[in-house]
Amino acid sequence: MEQIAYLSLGSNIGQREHFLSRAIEQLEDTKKIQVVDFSSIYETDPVGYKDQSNFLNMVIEIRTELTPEQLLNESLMIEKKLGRKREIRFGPRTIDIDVLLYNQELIHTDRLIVPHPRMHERSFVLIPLVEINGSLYLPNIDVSVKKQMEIVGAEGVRIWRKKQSVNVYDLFKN
Ligand SMILES: Nc1ncnc2c1ncn2[C@@H]1O[C@H](COP(=O)(O)OP(=O)(O)OP(=O)(O)O)[C@@H](O)[C@H]1O
Ligand SMILES: Nc1nc2c(c(=O)[nH]1)N=C(CO)CN2
Repeated sequence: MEQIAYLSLGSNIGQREHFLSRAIEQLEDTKKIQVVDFSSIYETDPVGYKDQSNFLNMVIEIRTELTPEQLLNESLMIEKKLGRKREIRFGPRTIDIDVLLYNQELIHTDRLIVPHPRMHERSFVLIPLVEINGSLYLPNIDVSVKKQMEIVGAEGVRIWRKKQSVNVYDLFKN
């Protein structure tokens, strides 16, 4: 059966847009994943570990027949393919793919927590997520993403490339 999930993408090393578009391509090439919607791209100040370059962040909506754990595995594999090295926690990365939401499920295993446990504190996640679907609900904290975005605010998040077409790859054209 098809499920709906939301993924956050982030990059702050090298050709940041290239890594976002490659990650989307790789996700679309994965059997049982279809990208069905996406946000604009935002440039965002680093959160957590501050001594690093600005990020580009965006959120995508997918339909998938993968289980949450399989989706995490695919995401980790794509991160690896795109040269992600795990060095500093919250530190620089070519590409980071986080599972934000999987339907309205609450998941808590050794390897996977969904909704993502820090997403509700992060403007760089909430703003693009609201752009796709403001009526989404965060079942872990009992609030809509729109309400939560209003609480957290928009500091450090600036539009970089505005979504202007239904083709995700148009975002990456000059
Ligand atoms: N919802 C989730 N999405 C992605 N990874 C998760 C999630 N919940 C738990 N994890 C685990 O977190 C591990 C480390 O993830 P990662 O290195 O991307 O963290 P990070 O990007 O530095 O920090 P953050 O998770 O705050 O973005 C992953 O290997 C995965 O097992
Ligand atoms: N602006 C921004 N800051 C971050 C990001 C990110 O994607 N964007 N990811 C992190 C991962 O732990 C830590 N800090």
